[in-house]
Amino acid sequence: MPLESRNNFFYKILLPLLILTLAFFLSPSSSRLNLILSHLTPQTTTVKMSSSPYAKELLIAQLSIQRASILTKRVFQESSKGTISKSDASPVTIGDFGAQALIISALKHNFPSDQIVAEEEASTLRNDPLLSSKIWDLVKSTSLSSSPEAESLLGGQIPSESKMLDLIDSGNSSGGRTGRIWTIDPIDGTKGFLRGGQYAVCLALLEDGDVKVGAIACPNLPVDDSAPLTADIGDGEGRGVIFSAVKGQGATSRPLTTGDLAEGKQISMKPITEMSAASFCESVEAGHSNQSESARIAEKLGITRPSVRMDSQAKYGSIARGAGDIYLRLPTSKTYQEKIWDHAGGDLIVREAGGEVTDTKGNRLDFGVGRTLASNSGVIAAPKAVHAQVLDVVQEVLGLKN
Ligand SMILES: Nc1ncnc2c1ncn2[C@@H]1O[C@H](COP(=O)(O)OS(=O)(=O)O)[C@@H](OP(=O)(O)O)[C@H]1O
Ligand SMILES: [Mg+2]
Ligand SMILES: [Mg+2]
Ligand SMILES: [Mg+2]
Repeated sequence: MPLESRNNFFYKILLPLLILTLAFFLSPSSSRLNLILSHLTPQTTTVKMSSSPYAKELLIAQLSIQRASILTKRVFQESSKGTISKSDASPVTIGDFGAQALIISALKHNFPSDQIVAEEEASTLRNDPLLSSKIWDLVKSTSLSSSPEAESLLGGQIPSESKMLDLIDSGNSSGGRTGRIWTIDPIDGTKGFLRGGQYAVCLALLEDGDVKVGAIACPNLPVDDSAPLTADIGDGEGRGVIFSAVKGQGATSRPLTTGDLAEGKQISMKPITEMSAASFCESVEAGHSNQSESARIAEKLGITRPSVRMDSQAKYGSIARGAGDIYLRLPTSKTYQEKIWDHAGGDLIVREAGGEVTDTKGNRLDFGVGRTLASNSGVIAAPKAVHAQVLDVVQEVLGLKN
């Protein structure tokens, strides 16, 4: 070997190898492991888990709603969404069933003894093999392709179509005030989803009736927290956000990505300095919230802008990040009971962002009485500093003052 090549071999290959080997054996065992992992499996450094309380629950919640949102976005691109009408005449699609199967699968893998209260159930699918197999195809082929580590954290693939149906049905807990209960709305605002408007994939963890973790993916909301509150629709560039919160740890937003989870940013509600400039949001469906009463309330408060009507818990996320200010949901009937999966995540996210959430009687939402908010009536969410003022006007307009 010529002298120049021999020198090259020594300085460029042998010497660095010697130094690395020495450093390896002199380092403490934990950093030695990190060194091995960082070289052999760079993906393992991509899923970060803090040591704060509920860190694992939060991570699994975020990853599972991310994966479920990828499925719903795929369904939205398809011409046939397999929409059927439920017994209450509300729509459900293959996206709702598929997203619920994926989320429950991840929860069962990580927290096998927790209970689950989820919106959908599989009885219709058991009588409709064609629809069931459509959902199975979708579920099988949806994964976080660029992050195998996340996929394995979520428990990987569901083994069979019949297991998928069983998973969908295992969201049938009756809820209650004891123990750990996850609540899932696989697509909140299904009507919004179908029309290309706002919808949300929602998950929350209750412990003894108290919301500890909330995570909401809104595939069609702008990523930009400071984008104005509008009811515009679409799922193009710059859209898709995950809101999340852990009790006592604040609320965050992050872009909804297809690979690794993006970094989160702390969010907070906007202080209202002038009520006349406040913006409020409510349901699109007039049957879900009394819109003529909310218009009278807004007028009495001096709010001059028309309400922004958007579907789903995107309303909670939007006010939590200060894009909007107030969310009003006023009962349209004495008999309808709000469902816990329509509110649990949003309730925590708004409160952790500096807001207050009560019903029209001024009581906190009680998630410990079963699958519904049976002891509540309507929802008023607003920044803490003005909540009492808003509640006062709501009660005046609804005739709830004695
Ligand atoms: N009568 C009545 N009153 C109040 N709420 C009702 C009612 N009927 C249904 N629902 C629930 O409303 C959920 C969607 O409502 P949103 O306000 O989020 O969106 S919408 O603008 O009304 O579509 C919707 O959630 P999804 O079914 O997950 O879409 C329902 O759980
Ligand atoms: Mg529904
Ligand atoms: Mg819902
Ligand atoms: Mg739903």
